Amino acid sequence: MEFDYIIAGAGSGGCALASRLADLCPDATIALVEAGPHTEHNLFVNMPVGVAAAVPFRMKTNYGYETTPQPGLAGRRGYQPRGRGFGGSSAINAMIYTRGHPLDYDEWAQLGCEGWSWQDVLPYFRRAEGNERGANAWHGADGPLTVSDLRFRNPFSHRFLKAAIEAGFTPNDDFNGPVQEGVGFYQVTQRDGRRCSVARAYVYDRAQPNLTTIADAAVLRVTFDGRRATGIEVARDGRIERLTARAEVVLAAGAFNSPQLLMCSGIGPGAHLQSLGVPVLYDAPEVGRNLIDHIDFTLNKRVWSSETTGFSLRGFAKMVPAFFTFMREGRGMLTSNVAEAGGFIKSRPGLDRPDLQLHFCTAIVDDHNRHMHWGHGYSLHVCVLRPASRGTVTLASPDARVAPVIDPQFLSDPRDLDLLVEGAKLARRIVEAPSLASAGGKELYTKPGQTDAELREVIARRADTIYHPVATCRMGGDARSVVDPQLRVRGVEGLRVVDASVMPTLIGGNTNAPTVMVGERAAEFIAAARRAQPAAVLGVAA
Ligand SMILES: Cc1cc2nc3c(=O)[nH]c(=O)nc-3n(C[C@H](O)[C@H](O)[C@H](O)COP(=O)(O)OP(=O)(O)OC[C@H]3O[C@@H](n4cnc5c(N)ncnc54)[C@H](O)[C@@H]3O)c2cc1C
Repeated sequence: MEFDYIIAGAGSGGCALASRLADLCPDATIALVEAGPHTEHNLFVNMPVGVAAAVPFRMKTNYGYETTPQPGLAGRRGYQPRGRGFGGSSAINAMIYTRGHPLDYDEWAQLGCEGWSWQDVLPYFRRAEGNERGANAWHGADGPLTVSDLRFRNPFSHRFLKAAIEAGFTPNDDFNGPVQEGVGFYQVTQRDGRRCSVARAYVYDRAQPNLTTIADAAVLRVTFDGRRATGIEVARDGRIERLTARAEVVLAAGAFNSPQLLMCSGIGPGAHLQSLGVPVLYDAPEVGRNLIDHIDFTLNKRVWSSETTGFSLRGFAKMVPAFFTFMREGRGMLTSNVAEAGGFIKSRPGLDRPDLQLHFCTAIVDDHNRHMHWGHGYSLHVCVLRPASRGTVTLASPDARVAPVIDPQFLSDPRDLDLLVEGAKLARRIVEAPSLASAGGKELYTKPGQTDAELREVIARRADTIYHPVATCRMGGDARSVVDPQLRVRGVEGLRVVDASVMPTLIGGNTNAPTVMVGERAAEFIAAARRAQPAAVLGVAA
């Protein structure tokens, strides 16, 4: 099969890119190739509260990766859920719509990513966004990615918000407006009370004749003629097939699998590739390096009230009518994303932007919900927004179907643990403020009055990712960066990377909207390159 463009991976970056490219180049054919299944009719994807079931287990729609044992986490292996299937991680994520802080993008520009300052990227956030609150200088209302207020707000999320204000934090009704700092309810990527994954936003609800979707096809490697990418090799239905790309191949397989695919294709640290018998096409030492992820600590508290989501007879009794309300009207408690509220806070005054993020979950989320509890409760997460620790992704095997080796080196830089300790203390201030304290209950793994040393110990035993790995195919203006500011892979031709892996640093917020923004921008880069090509090269009749 032959196409003009082949995009490997139908996650947040891949879906946004594929659909926009199909708009911008109506004369081009595009294939969007995905290892996992279609997710259009998957109830656990579409029903927001399904996130609680989609995240904890490895399954058809979740890779459920594990990290190497982490010395900073008392030797534990971290858990890394990643979406598999159309929508990628946006099909299993918590739907929170945030973009990070404007200064994060100005920093990208300072790092050599020309054209990626806040003023450069804001129009693409707005173009992608279909905010139900309407458009203004910060927001778009006509984009495919529907952003809405939650249709259901748990009474405990209201308690959290009141408690946070009692603890001295400022309320904020729009984390993506002029001021990021403060506490409030998150806006979510939902349409009519259902998840608006990036696949729903850009692919399922916008049929485009020049875009072909191919599900259940694992890309094994990029094929080359010399140093020019010519297509991909995929495994599907038990066979290995070749797909040809007349113009370009784009990897959009996410922060773990894009560097993996580059390495399986011979682009990566030379000695590492040789050690696995992969012929080296281009020695690119930073492929798979610079892994950055949000390290997170959770304060879990069990309460007697059954208002939160939990396992109990009263809880189950509420679920049955709630299910019918959801199916009929797209309303009610099953439209909750569980992490309904939170905020961006500073560990000390005088910082130029918040350095900690809070997620308040209306359930006991213990170990990514892998450890389930009978009864009800809530969880207050706090994460370090710009960790200093850096990790790696390397190959376990030259076969891209085998999970890569993920080593985030969490808390290897002591500054991250220091900051998480401060974050845990601020979270405690909120939990002990009257509006939450009056609900009573018992903390599961923490207790009031813990010393810093005790907090360090409990953090090492319990902290883990809050799911935002980036930077493993770092974009930059320098020769060592993996992709240039137009997302072209250095050292070869006809190959780009378009997903969270290209972010040069981790932005201070959740990463879905920024990845969609990357996809929007990439479509313009590729369309501009197409316009600049003579018709003969494109195979188009003059
Ligand atoms: C549990 C969880 C909760 C999250 N919560 C939020 C949130 O509330 N808000 C937010 O903004 N962000 C959230 N995120 C993060 C956000 O969803 C991701 O940053 C974003 O989706 C990453 O997009 P991506 O395109 O880089 O990768 P992905 O969306 O992960 O897409 C990669 C795609 O490539 C496919 N692929 C991989 N390898 C191959 C191969 N060899 N062949 C073919 N296809 C392949 C995968 O199957 C996948 O579909 C969350 C993430 C997770 C996992």
